[in-house]
Amino acid sequence: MQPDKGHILVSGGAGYIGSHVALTLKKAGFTPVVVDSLVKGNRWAGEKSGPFRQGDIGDAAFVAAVCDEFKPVAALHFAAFIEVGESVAKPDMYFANNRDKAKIFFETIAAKGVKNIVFSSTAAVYGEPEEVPIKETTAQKPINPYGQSKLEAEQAMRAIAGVKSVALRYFNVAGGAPEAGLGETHYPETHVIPRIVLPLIDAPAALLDTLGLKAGFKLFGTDYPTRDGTAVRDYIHVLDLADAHVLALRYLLGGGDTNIFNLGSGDGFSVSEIVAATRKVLNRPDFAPGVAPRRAGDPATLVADSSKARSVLGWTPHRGIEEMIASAAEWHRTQLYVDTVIAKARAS
Ligand SMILES: NC(=O)c1ccc[n+]([C@@H]2O[C@H](COP(=O)([O-])OP(=O)(O)OC[C@H]3O[C@@H](n4cnc5c(N)ncnc54)[C@H](O)[C@@H]3O)[C@@H](O)[C@H]2O)c1
Ligand SMILES: O=c1ccn([C@@H]2O[C@H](COP(=O)(O)OP(=O)(O)O[C@H]3O[C@H](CO)[C@H](O)[C@H](O)[C@H]3O)[C@@H](O)[C@H]2O)c(=O)[nH]1
Repeated sequence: MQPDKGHILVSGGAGYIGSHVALTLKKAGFTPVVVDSLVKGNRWAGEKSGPFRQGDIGDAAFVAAVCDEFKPVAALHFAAFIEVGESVAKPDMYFANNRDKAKIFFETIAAKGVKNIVFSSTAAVYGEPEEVPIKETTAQKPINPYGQSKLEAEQAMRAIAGVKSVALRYFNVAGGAPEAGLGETHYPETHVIPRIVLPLIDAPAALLDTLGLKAGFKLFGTDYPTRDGTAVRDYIHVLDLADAHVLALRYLLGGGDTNIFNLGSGDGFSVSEIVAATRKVLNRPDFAPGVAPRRAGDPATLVADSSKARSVLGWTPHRGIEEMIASAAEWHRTQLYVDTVIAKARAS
Protein backbone atom coordinates (compact mmCIF):
# COMPACT_ATOMS: atom_id res chain seq x y z
CA MET A 1 0.00 0.00 0.00
CA GLN A 2 1.38 3.41 -1.01
CA PRO A 3 1.30 6.30 1.50
CA ASP A 4 -1.51 8.82 0.91
CA LYS A 5 -0.06 11.64 -1.16
CA GLY A 6 -3.18 13.79 -0.87
CA HIS A 7 -6.52 14.34 -2.55
CA ILE A 8 -6.60 15.27 -6.23
CA LEU A 9 -9.76 16.83 -7.65
CA VAL A 10 -10.64 15.10 -10.93
CA SER A 11 -13.32 16.91 -12.93
CA GLY A 12 -14.94 14.71 -15.57
CA GLY A 13 -13.56 11.61 -13.85
CA ALA A 14 -16.66 9.57 -14.69
CA GLY A 15 -15.73 9.84 -18.37
CA TYR A 16 -13.38 7.77 -20.50
CA ILE A 17 -9.98 9.35 -19.91
CA GLY A 18 -10.64 10.77 -16.44
CA SER A 19 -11.69 7.38 -15.04
CA HIS A 20 -8.48 5.72 -16.30
CA VAL A 21 -6.38 8.56 -14.90
CA ALA A 22 -8.16 8.32 -11.53
CA LEU A 23 -7.29 4.62 -11.41
CA THR A 24 -3.64 5.38 -12.18
CA LEU A 25 -3.57 8.16 -9.56
CA LYS A 26 -4.86 5.73 -6.96
CA LYS A 27 -2.15 3.21 -7.89
CA ALA A 28 0.44 6.01 -7.53
CA GLY A 29 -0.70 6.71 -3.95
CA PHE A 30 -2.97 9.73 -4.51
CA THR A 31 -6.67 9.82 -3.59
CA PRO A 32 -8.72 10.98 -6.59
CA VAL A 33 -11.95 12.84 -5.80
CA VAL A 34 -14.15 12.74 -8.87
CA VAL A 35 -16.63 15.52 -9.65
CA ASP A 36 -18.85 14.90 -12.66
CA SER A 37 -22.36 15.96 -13.63
CA LEU A 38 -22.87 12.63 -15.48
CA VAL A 39 -24.04 14.62 -18.51
CA LYS A 40 -21.95 12.09 -20.46
CA GLY A 41 -20.02 9.83 -18.06
CA ASN A 42 -21.05 6.92 -15.89
CA ARG A 43 -21.43 6.67 -12.13
CA TRP A 44 -19.73 3.24 -12.05
CA ALA A 45 -16.64 4.76 -13.67
CA GLY A 46 -16.67 7.81 -11.38
CA GLU A 47 -16.88 5.68 -8.25
CA LYS A 48 -14.19 3.20 -9.30
CA SER A 49 -11.11 4.78 -7.67
CA GLY A 50 -12.22 7.07 -4.84
CA PRO A 51 -14.94 9.43 -3.58
CA PHE A 52 -17.44 10.66 -6.19
CA ARG A 53 -19.55 13.81 -5.98
CA GLN A 54 -22.14 14.51 -8.66
CA GLY A 55 -22.35 18.14 -9.78
CA ASP A 56 -21.51 20.66 -12.45
CA ILE A 57 -18.10 22.36 -12.77
CA GLY A 58 -19.94 25.62 -13.51
CA ASP A 59 -21.68 25.45 -10.12
CA ALA A 60 -19.24 27.43 -7.98
CA ALA A 61 -21.01 26.60 -4.69
CA PHE A 62 -20.82 22.86 -5.46
CA VAL A 63 -17.14 23.01 -6.45
CA ALA A 64 -16.27 25.13 -3.38
CA ALA A 65 -18.06 22.65 -1.09
CA VAL A 66 -16.09 19.71 -2.55
CA CYS A 67 -12.85 21.68 -2.00
CA ASP A 68 -13.87 22.36 1.63
CA GLU A 69 -14.68 18.68 2.15
CA PHE A 70 -11.48 17.20 0.72
CA LYS A 71 -8.87 20.01 0.65
CA PRO A 72 -7.31 18.82 -2.64
CA VAL A 73 -3.64 19.63 -3.30
CA ALA A 74 -4.19 19.83 -7.07
CA ALA A 75 -6.83 19.41 -9.77
CA LEU A 76 -6.98 17.52 -13.05
CA HIS A 77 -9.58 19.04 -15.35
CA PHE A 78 -11.16 16.66 -17.90
CA ALA A 79 -14.81 17.79 -17.88
CA ALA A 80 -15.78 18.97 -21.37
CA PHE A 81 -17.80 18.12 -24.45
CA ILE A 82 -15.63 16.33 -27.00
CA GLU A 83 -17.35 15.90 -30.35
CA VAL A 84 -15.96 18.00 -33.18
CA GLY A 85 -19.04 17.59 -35.42
CA GLU A 86 -21.44 18.54 -32.62
CA SER A 87 -19.29 21.60 -31.85
CA VAL A 88 -19.76 22.84 -35.41
CA ALA A 89 -23.55 22.43 -35.09
CA LYS A 90 -23.76 23.87 -31.53
CA PRO A 91 -20.79 26.19 -30.97
CA ASP A 92 -22.45 28.10 -28.09
CA MET A 93 -22.86 24.88 -26.14
CA TYR A 94 -19.14 24.13 -26.55
CA PHE A 95 -17.94 27.61 -25.54
CA ALA A 96 -20.32 27.63 -22.54
CA ASN A 97 -19.17 24.25 -21.22
CA ASN A 98 -15.54 23.95 -22.32
CA ARG A 99 -14.45 27.57 -21.82
CA ASP A 100 -16.91 29.50 -19.61
CA LYS A 101 -17.62 26.74 -17.08
CA ALA A 102 -13.94 25.76 -17.06
CA LYS A 103 -13.10 29.37 -16.14
CA ILE A 104 -15.59 29.28 -13.23
CA PHE A 105 -14.05 25.97 -12.12
CA PHE A 106 -10.46 27.29 -12.25
CA GLU A 107 -11.35 30.52 -10.39
CA THR A 108 -13.36 28.66 -7.74
CA ILE A 109 -10.66 26.11 -6.96
CA ALA A 110 -7.92 28.76 -7.01
CA ALA A 111 -9.90 30.80 -4.44
CA LYS A 112 -10.01 27.64 -2.30
CA GLY A 113 -6.21 27.32 -2.48
CA VAL A 114 -5.92 24.74 -5.28
CA LYS A 115 -3.09 26.35 -7.22
CA ASN A 116 -1.83 23.41 -9.33
CA ILE A 117 -3.92 22.37 -12.34
CA VAL A 118 -3.39 19.80 -15.07
CA PHE A 119 -5.68 20.48 -18.04
CA SER A 120 -6.84 18.09 -20.79
CA SER A 121 -6.16 19.91 -24.00
CA THR A 122 -6.13 18.53 -27.50
CA ALA A 123 -4.34 18.36 -30.83
CA ALA A 124 -7.45 20.06 -32.19
CA VAL A 125 -5.94 23.40 -31.04
CA TYR A 126 -3.50 23.15 -33.99
CA GLY A 127 -6.23 22.90 -36.66
CA GLU A 128 -4.73 22.01 -40.04
CA PRO A 129 -1.12 22.13 -38.78
CA GLU A 130 1.54 24.21 -40.46
CA GLU A 131 4.21 21.60 -39.68
CA VAL A 132 4.25 17.87 -38.91
CA PRO A 133 5.32 16.49 -36.47
CA ILE A 134 3.57 19.12 -34.39
CA LYS A 135 5.48 20.91 -31.65
CA GLU A 136 3.97 22.86 -28.73
CA THR A 137 5.13 26.04 -30.52
CA THR A 138 3.40 25.15 -33.81
CA ALA A 139 0.79 27.83 -34.63
CA GLN A 140 -2.52 27.24 -32.86
CA LYS A 141 -5.26 27.87 -35.39
CA PRO A 142 -8.26 25.66 -34.53
CA ILE A 143 -10.61 24.87 -37.40
CA ASN A 144 -13.65 24.00 -35.27
CA PRO A 145 -15.38 25.38 -32.12
CA TYR A 146 -14.25 22.34 -30.09
CA GLY A 147 -10.56 23.15 -30.66
CA GLN A 148 -11.15 26.90 -30.19
CA SER A 149 -13.06 26.37 -26.91
CA LYS A 150 -10.25 24.18 -25.54
CA LEU A 151 -7.57 26.70 -26.57
CA GLU A 152 -9.48 29.56 -24.90
CA ALA A 153 -9.90 27.46 -21.73
CA GLU A 154 -6.13 26.87 -21.68
CA GLN A 155 -5.57 30.63 -21.97
CA ALA A 156 -8.13 31.38 -19.22
CA MET A 157 -6.35 28.93 -16.93
CA ARG A 158 -2.95 30.55 -17.51
CA ALA A 159 -4.43 34.02 -16.85
CA ILE A 160 -5.35 33.24 -13.22
CA ALA A 161 -2.84 34.86 -10.88
CA GLY A 162 -0.98 32.49 -8.58
CA VAL A 163 -1.97 29.31 -10.45
CA LYS A 164 0.62 26.95 -11.95
CA SER A 165 -0.65 24.73 -14.72
CA VAL A 166 0.23 22.10 -17.24
CA ALA A 167 -1.80 21.83 -20.45
CA LEU A 168 -1.52 18.34 -21.92
CA ARG A 169 -2.43 18.38 -25.60
CA TYR A 170 -3.49 14.81 -26.32
CA PHE A 171 -3.51 13.34 -29.79
CA ASN A 172 -5.81 10.34 -30.46
CA VAL A 173 -6.55 8.43 -27.30
CA ALA A 174 -7.46 4.73 -27.56
CA GLY A 175 -7.56 1.45 -25.64
CA GLY A 176 -8.75 0.69 -22.15
CA ALA A 177 -8.20 -1.26 -18.96
CA PRO A 178 -10.80 -4.05 -19.29
CA GLU A 179 -9.01 -6.05 -16.57
CA ALA A 180 -9.94 -3.22 -14.20
CA GLY A 181 -13.48 -2.85 -15.56
CA LEU A 182 -12.76 0.36 -17.47
CA GLY A 183 -12.78 1.31 -21.13
CA GLU A 184 -14.08 3.80 -23.66
CA THR A 185 -17.86 4.13 -23.17
CA HIS A 186 -19.08 6.97 -25.34
CA TYR A 187 -22.57 7.41 -26.71
CA PRO A 188 -22.61 8.33 -29.51
CA GLU A 189 -19.24 6.74 -30.32
CA THR A 190 -17.44 8.68 -33.06
CA HIS A 191 -13.87 7.41 -32.53
CA VAL A 192 -12.33 5.23 -35.17
CA ILE A 193 -10.95 2.27 -33.19
CA PRO A 194 -14.22 1.36 -31.41
CA ARG A 195 -16.08 1.85 -34.67
CA ILE A 196 -13.78 -0.55 -36.52
CA VAL A 197 -13.70 -3.14 -33.75
CA LEU A 198 -17.38 -3.31 -32.76
CA PRO A 199 -18.79 -4.85 -35.96
CA LEU A 200 -16.00 -7.49 -35.87
CA ILE A 201 -16.56 -8.93 -32.38
CA ASP A 202 -20.07 -10.30 -32.62
CA ALA A 203 -21.47 -7.26 -30.84
CA PRO A 204 -25.26 -7.51 -30.30
CA ALA A 205 -27.32 -6.17 -33.22
CA ALA A 206 -29.07 -3.70 -30.89
CA LEU A 207 -25.70 -2.19 -29.98
CA LEU A 208 -24.54 -1.84 -33.60
CA ASP A 209 -27.89 -0.34 -34.50
CA THR A 210 -27.61 2.15 -31.65
CA LEU A 211 -24.15 3.23 -32.80
CA GLY A 212 -25.07 3.51 -36.49
CA LEU A 213 -22.79 0.58 -37.32
CA LYS A 214 -25.35 -1.83 -38.78
CA ALA A 215 -23.84 -1.41 -42.24
CA GLY A 216 -20.33 -1.91 -40.83
CA PHE A 217 -17.35 0.43 -40.64
CA LYS A 218 -16.63 3.00 -43.36
CA LEU A 219 -13.46 4.92 -44.21
CA PHE A 220 -14.31 8.62 -44.12
CA GLY A 221 -12.40 9.86 -47.15
CA THR A 222 -9.85 8.09 -49.32
CA ASP A 223 -8.61 11.19 -51.17
CA TYR A 224 -6.45 12.85 -48.50
CA PRO A 225 -2.91 13.91 -49.44
CA THR A 226 -1.44 11.00 -47.41
CA ARG A 227 0.43 7.78 -48.33
CA ASP A 228 -2.78 5.79 -48.97
CA GLY A 229 -5.42 8.55 -49.19
CA THR A 230 -6.85 8.02 -45.68
CA ALA A 231 -6.28 10.42 -42.78
CA VAL A 232 -3.23 9.94 -40.56
CA ARG A 233 -3.43 10.20 -36.75
CA ASP A 234 -1.13 9.61 -33.79
CA TYR A 235 -2.70 7.09 -31.38
CA ILE A 236 -1.84 6.93 -27.71
CA HIS A 237 -2.96 4.29 -25.19
CA VAL A 238 -5.13 5.75 -22.42
CA LEU A 239 -2.91 4.14 -19.75
CA ASP A 240 0.25 5.74 -21.21
CA LEU A 241 -1.68 9.01 -21.19
CA ALA A 242 -2.60 8.38 -17.54
CA ASP A 243 1.09 7.93 -16.68
CA ALA A 244 1.78 11.36 -18.20
CA HIS A 245 -0.83 12.92 -15.87
CA VAL A 246 0.88 11.49 -12.80
CA LEU A 247 4.24 12.79 -14.09
CA ALA A 248 2.73 16.23 -14.80
CA LEU A 249 1.24 16.33 -11.31
CA ARG A 250 4.56 15.40 -9.71
CA TYR A 251 6.25 18.03 -11.89
CA LEU A 252 3.91 20.79 -10.63
CA LEU A 253 3.92 19.64 -6.99
CA GLY A 254 7.72 19.38 -7.20
CA GLY A 255 8.00 23.07 -8.11
CA GLY A 256 7.78 22.92 -11.92
CA ASP A 257 6.58 26.02 -13.76
CA THR A 258 3.52 26.45 -15.97
CA ASN A 259 4.05 24.42 -19.14
CA ILE A 260 2.46 22.79 -22.20
CA PHE A 261 3.16 19.28 -23.53
CA ASN A 262 2.04 17.38 -26.61
CA LEU A 263 1.21 13.75 -25.88
CA GLY A 264 1.38 11.29 -28.74
CA SER A 265 3.53 8.37 -29.82
CA GLY A 266 5.21 10.25 -32.66
CA ASP A 267 4.03 7.53 -35.10
CA GLY A 268 1.27 8.27 -37.57
CA PHE A 269 -1.19 5.56 -38.69
CA SER A 270 -3.58 6.03 -41.57
CA VAL A 271 -7.15 4.80 -41.13
CA SER A 272 -6.37 2.03 -43.65
CA GLU A 273 -3.36 1.02 -41.54
CA ILE A 274 -5.61 0.81 -38.45
CA VAL A 275 -7.91 -1.44 -40.48
CA ALA A 276 -4.93 -3.66 -41.42
CA ALA A 277 -3.74 -3.84 -37.80
CA THR A 278 -7.27 -4.77 -36.68
CA ARG A 279 -7.44 -7.59 -39.28
CA LYS A 280 -4.29 -9.01 -37.70
CA VAL A 281 -5.18 -8.50 -34.01
CA LEU A 282 -8.70 -9.91 -34.38
CA ASN A 283 -7.69 -12.53 -36.97
CA ARG A 284 -10.20 -11.25 -39.49
CA PRO A 285 -8.32 -11.24 -42.85
CA ASP A 286 -11.71 -11.05 -44.59
CA PHE A 287 -12.57 -7.61 -43.12
CA ALA A 288 -13.18 -5.10 -45.94
CA PRO A 289 -14.33 -1.61 -44.88
CA GLY A 290 -16.79 0.48 -46.86
CA VAL A 291 -16.00 3.97 -48.12
CA ALA A 292 -17.84 7.21 -47.33
CA PRO A 293 -17.11 10.90 -48.05
CA ARG A 294 -14.72 12.89 -45.87
CA ARG A 295 -16.06 13.97 -42.45
CA ALA A 296 -16.32 17.77 -42.18
CA GLY A 297 -13.56 19.40 -40.14
CA ASP A 298 -11.06 16.50 -40.33
CA PRO A 299 -7.43 17.50 -40.97
CA ALA A 300 -5.36 15.17 -43.20
CA THR A 301 -2.48 14.47 -40.81
CA LEU A 302 -1.93 14.98 -37.06
CA VAL A 303 1.29 13.55 -35.60
CA ALA A 304 2.89 14.76 -32.37
CA ASP A 305 6.41 15.75 -31.55
CA SER A 306 6.33 14.70 -27.87
CA SER A 307 10.05 15.11 -27.25
CA LYS A 308 9.37 17.86 -24.69
CA ALA A 309 7.19 15.55 -22.54
CA ARG A 310 9.90 12.90 -22.81
CA SER A 311 12.72 15.20 -21.77
CA VAL A 312 11.00 17.41 -19.16
CA LEU A 313 8.53 14.93 -17.62
CA GLY A 314 10.51 11.75 -18.32
CA TRP A 315 7.45 10.27 -20.06
CA THR A 316 7.68 7.27 -22.38
CA PRO A 317 4.64 5.62 -23.94
CA HIS A 318 4.97 1.81 -23.79
CA ARG A 319 1.86 0.43 -25.47
CA GLY A 320 1.58 0.13 -29.24
CA ILE A 321 -1.33 0.20 -31.66
CA GLU A 322 -2.01 -3.56 -31.46
CA GLU A 323 -2.40 -3.34 -27.68
CA MET A 324 -4.81 -0.41 -28.09
CA ILE A 325 -6.94 -2.39 -30.54
CA ALA A 326 -6.83 -5.60 -28.45
CA SER A 327 -7.77 -3.87 -25.18
CA ALA A 328 -10.55 -1.93 -26.93
CA ALA A 329 -11.94 -5.18 -28.38
CA GLU A 330 -11.80 -6.93 -25.01
CA TRP A 331 -13.61 -4.03 -23.34
CA HIS A 332 -16.27 -3.74 -26.04
CA ARG A 333 -17.12 -7.41 -25.51
CA THR A 334 -18.10 -6.86 -21.85
CA GLN A 335 -21.72 -6.73 -20.80
CA LEU A 336 -21.07 -3.60 -18.70
CA TYR A 337 -20.12 -1.74 -21.87
CA VAL A 338 -23.00 -3.17 -23.92
CA ASP A 339 -25.63 -2.46 -21.26
CA THR A 340 -24.36 1.07 -20.59
CA VAL A 341 -24.32 2.18 -24.21
CA ILE A 342 -27.74 0.70 -24.99
CA ALA A 343 -29.21 2.32 -21.84
CA LYS A 344 -27.72 5.70 -22.82
CA ALA A 345 -29.12 5.40 -26.33
CA ARG A 346 -32.60 4.62 -24.97
CA ALA A 347 -32.43 7.55 -22.55
CA SER A 348 -31.40 10.11 -25.16
N1 LIG B 1 -11.03 11.24 -26.24
C1 LIG B 1 -10.05 11.79 -26.93
O1 LIG B 1 -9.53 11.21 -27.90
C2 LIG B 1 -9.51 13.14 -26.51
C3 LIG B 1 -8.48 13.69 -27.28
C4 LIG B 1 -7.95 14.93 -26.90
C5 LIG B 1 -8.44 15.58 -25.77
N2 LIG B 1 -9.46 15.05 -25.05
C6 LIG B 1 -9.94 15.77 -23.86
O2 LIG B 1 -9.94 14.87 -22.76
C7 LIG B 1 -11.01 15.18 -21.88
C8 LIG B 1 -11.79 13.93 -21.56
O3 LIG B 1 -12.27 13.33 -22.76
P1 LIG B 1 -13.07 11.95 -22.71
O4 LIG B 1 -12.85 11.25 -23.99
O5 LIG B 1 -12.77 11.25 -21.44
O6 LIG B 1 -14.57 12.49 -22.68
P2 LIG B 1 -15.83 11.92 -21.89
O7 LIG B 1 -17.05 12.52 -22.50
O8 LIG B 1 -15.76 10.44 -21.82
O9 LIG B 1 -15.63 12.51 -20.41
C9 LIG B 1 -15.92 13.84 -20.08
C10 LIG B 1 -16.64 13.84 -18.74
O10 LIG B 1 -16.89 15.20 -18.36
C11 LIG B 1 -18.20 15.26 -17.79
N3 LIG B 1 -18.67 16.65 -17.95
C12 LIG B 1 -18.84 17.35 -19.10
N4 LIG B 1 -19.25 18.58 -18.82
C13 LIG B 1 -19.35 18.68 -17.47
C14 LIG B 1 -19.71 19.73 -16.58
N5 LIG B 1 -20.09 20.94 -17.03
N6 LIG B 1 -19.66 19.49 -15.24
C15 LIG B 1 -19.28 18.28 -14.76
N7 LIG B 1 -18.94 17.24 -15.56
C16 LIG B 1 -18.97 17.45 -16.90
C17 LIG B 1 -19.01 14.24 -18.57
O11 LIG B 1 -20.15 13.80 -17.85
C18 LIG B 1 -17.98 13.12 -18.78
O12 LIG B 1 -18.05 12.17 -17.74
C19 LIG B 1 -11.81 16.29 -22.54
O13 LIG B 1 -11.47 17.52 -21.93
C20 LIG B 1 -11.36 16.27 -23.99
O14 LIG B 1 -11.42 17.54 -24.56
C21 LIG B 1 -10.01 13.84 -25.41
O1 LIG C 1 -16.27 5.61 -38.59
C1 LIG C 1 -15.23 6.28 -38.74
C2 LIG C 1 -14.73 7.13 -37.69
C3 LIG C 1 -13.59 7.86 -37.94
N1 LIG C 1 -12.93 7.77 -39.13
C4 LIG C 1 -11.70 8.56 -39.36
O2 LIG C 1 -10.71 8.19 -38.44
C5 LIG C 1 -9.86 9.31 -38.14
C6 LIG C 1 -9.80 9.50 -36.62
O3 LIG C 1 -11.07 9.91 -36.17
P1 LIG C 1 -11.50 9.96 -34.64
O4 LIG C 1 -12.91 10.40 -34.58
O5 LIG C 1 -11.15 8.67 -33.98
O6 LIG C 1 -10.52 11.05 -34.01
P2 LIG C 1 -10.29 12.57 -34.40
O7 LIG C 1 -8.91 12.65 -34.96
O8 LIG C 1 -11.37 13.12 -35.24
O9 LIG C 1 -10.44 13.33 -33.01
C7 LIG C 1 -9.87 12.93 -31.77
O10 LIG C 1 -8.64 13.52 -31.56
C8 LIG C 1 -8.63 14.93 -31.69
C9 LIG C 1 -7.21 15.35 -31.45
O11 LIG C 1 -6.42 14.82 -32.46
C10 LIG C 1 -9.63 15.59 -30.72
O12 LIG C 1 -9.11 15.79 -29.46
C11 LIG C 1 -10.94 14.85 -30.61
O13 LIG C 1 -11.61 15.14 -29.40
C12 LIG C 1 -10.78 13.39 -30.64
O14 LIG C 1 -12.05 12.83 -30.83
C13 LIG C 1 -10.49 10.52 -38.86
O15 LIG C 1 -9.81 10.75 -40.05
C14 LIG C 1 -11.92 10.06 -39.15
O16 LIG C 1 -12.50 10.65 -40.28
C15 LIG C 1 -13.38 6.93 -40.14
O17 LIG C 1 -12.78 6.84 -41.21
N2 LIG C 1 -14.53 6.22 -39.92
